[in-house]
Amino acid sequence: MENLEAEPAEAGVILGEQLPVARAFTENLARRGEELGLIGPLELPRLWSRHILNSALVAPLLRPGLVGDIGTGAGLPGLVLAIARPDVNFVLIEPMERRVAWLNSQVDELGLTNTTVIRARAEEVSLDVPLDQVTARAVSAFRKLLPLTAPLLRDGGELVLMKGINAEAEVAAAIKEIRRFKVSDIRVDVLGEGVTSEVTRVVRGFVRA
Ligand SMILES: C[S@@+](CC[C@H](N)C(=O)[O-])C[C@H]1O[C@@H](n2cnc3c(N)ncnc32)[C@H](O)[C@@H]1O
Repeated sequence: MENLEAEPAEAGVILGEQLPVARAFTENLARRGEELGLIGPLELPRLWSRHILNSALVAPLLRPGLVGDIGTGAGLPGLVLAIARPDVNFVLIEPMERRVAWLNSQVDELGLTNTTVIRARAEEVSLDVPLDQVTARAVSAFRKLLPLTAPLLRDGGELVLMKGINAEAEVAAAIKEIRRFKVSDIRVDVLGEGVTSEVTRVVRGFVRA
């Protein structure tokens, strides 16, 4: 763990009283993530800033209700958000068995009572109730992500999709899909400016059934 990035000063500002839980998760991921194929060796020196805090920046956009995270992988952003927002219920949807086992082990170990993990591809998952909001990070281009996420939302539910510097271009390339899934009020928000060096972008929009 000597390569693990020191906890940035802004971690407390972003995670508040949930910081000790986030710290435990970060240390678990640093200790076991490479061996389990969850993160590459180059990620340890930037685990806090690029991954944990970057994910946690989305937390203030969530509302009490049911949030689904598609393709959670090592826990990003879904598990970090479940830590940051104990007042919100989460379903983490991930098809890979080893990643699902990791996510379940962390839900147990961290004592998260607001989180369910489902092993499935988003396009095949069957949910008992539709989602109020859906998140995803590094799963696919916005154009391809819309058919995986929009059908899981209730009427009026919200997309909160983490994207890189090309977020606006990805939205522009998805005109057909935006129309098909009746997405309105699309906008790109930049999160973390003035708080952390690793700002993030989210594409937001509401879906009509
Ligand atoms: C590049 S990883 C990103 C993981 C994590 N979201 C992150 O930001 O580090 C993409 C993840 O999406 C999952 N995935 C790929 N296709 C998917 C699908 N159709 N439905 C749900 N998850 C999918 C993969 O198994 C993988 O864990």
